[in-house]
Amino acid sequence: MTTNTTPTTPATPTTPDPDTPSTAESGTPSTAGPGRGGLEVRGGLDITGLHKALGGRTIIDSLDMSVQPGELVSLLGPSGCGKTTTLRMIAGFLAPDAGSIKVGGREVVHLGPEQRPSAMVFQNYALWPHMTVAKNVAFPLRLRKRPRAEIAERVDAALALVNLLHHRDSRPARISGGEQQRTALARALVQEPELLLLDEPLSNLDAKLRVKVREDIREIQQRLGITTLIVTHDQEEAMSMSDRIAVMNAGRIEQFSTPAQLYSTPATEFVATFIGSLNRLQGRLQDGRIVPGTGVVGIRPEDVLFTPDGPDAAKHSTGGEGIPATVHRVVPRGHFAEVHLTRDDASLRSYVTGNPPPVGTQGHARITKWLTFEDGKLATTGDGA
Ligand SMILES: Nc1ncnc2c1ncn2[C@@H]1O[C@H](COP(=O)(O)OP(=O)(O)OP(=O)(O)O)[C@@H](O)[C@H]1O
Repeated sequence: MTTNTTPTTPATPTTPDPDTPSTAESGTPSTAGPGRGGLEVRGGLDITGLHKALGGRTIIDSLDMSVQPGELVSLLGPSGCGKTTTLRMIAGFLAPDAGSIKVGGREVVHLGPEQRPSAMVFQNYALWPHMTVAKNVAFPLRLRKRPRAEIAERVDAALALVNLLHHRDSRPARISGGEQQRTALARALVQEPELLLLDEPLSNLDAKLRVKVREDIREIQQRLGITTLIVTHDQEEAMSMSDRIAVMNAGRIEQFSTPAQLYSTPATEFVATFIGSLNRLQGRLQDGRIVPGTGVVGIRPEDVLFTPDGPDAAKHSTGGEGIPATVHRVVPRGHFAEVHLTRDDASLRSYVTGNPPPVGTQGHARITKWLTFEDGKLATTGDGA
């Protein structure tokens, strides 16, 4: 664990420069000497009773959360739910009104960002345009007045980690968005933090690069065993990278579980609709049909099996009679198609692999698995087996 040697230098550079970023990385000066081969698993993060009001409104409401050492957790939720506010409080850029934040068992809530054993990667990377990649990465160590030889060694180790040694002398404007992202990551990792904080780290990258960079981040995070918290509003990103996901809604955590649990057993209707796709039907399920009722039935599109009527029906039959429905629309989605089925004014989406039935096909939809909700909370799960 890192012992804090509090820097006297400010976290933000004092040189006046209109082009310089307004934010600065935070982090704790490491007591580790030069030549340290990498990071070992450090302490976890424990948040209790975190509360914050802004502009007279409660933004974060009694938030409790624990991240285990070496775990990667995503804070996932819609725009404005309080993800960034939470992350900024953990990093030390914003003071909570109440609550405790412990990193590696040590209370940090009264410490400034530069005194905390955490490092943050900002959404816009906040790189210095007039500095080379290596100088950007060296910056937090120079602020802490680490010896020159140690800085050189640690910068090269961090750049090697993110595969950027060949760009050490390039300026940010000359490298790609993905490489800028990796520079920002190296600048955080060079501080050898106990806790790595990333704010929407992939949002400035195009779709293809996102997939590559998220795999890179996950690989590095697992190799180093570094406790990591990522803020994102992208459920696919959170599902693919995280050990666990904290789904936030209006300043509270609705559910904190593994990606698989969130998908199969969402605690609330909000989580069920936010994670993955869901057919949401008012009423209740009776003998494979939706009948009027007070609750809500939620069905994943892959759990709706459509069988066209006609002479081939027996061949395609999925068993049971199901709900009569007509193919209204077919949306190709690569290796499967999203088939929109209608019956009267109700609609259901079904995922079909192989050749989808053409628009206008009449048949029956059978529901193989479902969730029911009462007052927004999960009431039952069921399957037609
Ligand atoms: N300084 C402030 N004064 C008043 N309200 C604020 C302030 N900063 C943030 N808020 C409000 O707090 C709420 C949460 O903001 P926050 O940035 O944490 O959301 P978020 O979940 O990160 O959203 P996004 O995904 O859009 O970044 C928003 O409604 C925002 O308008």
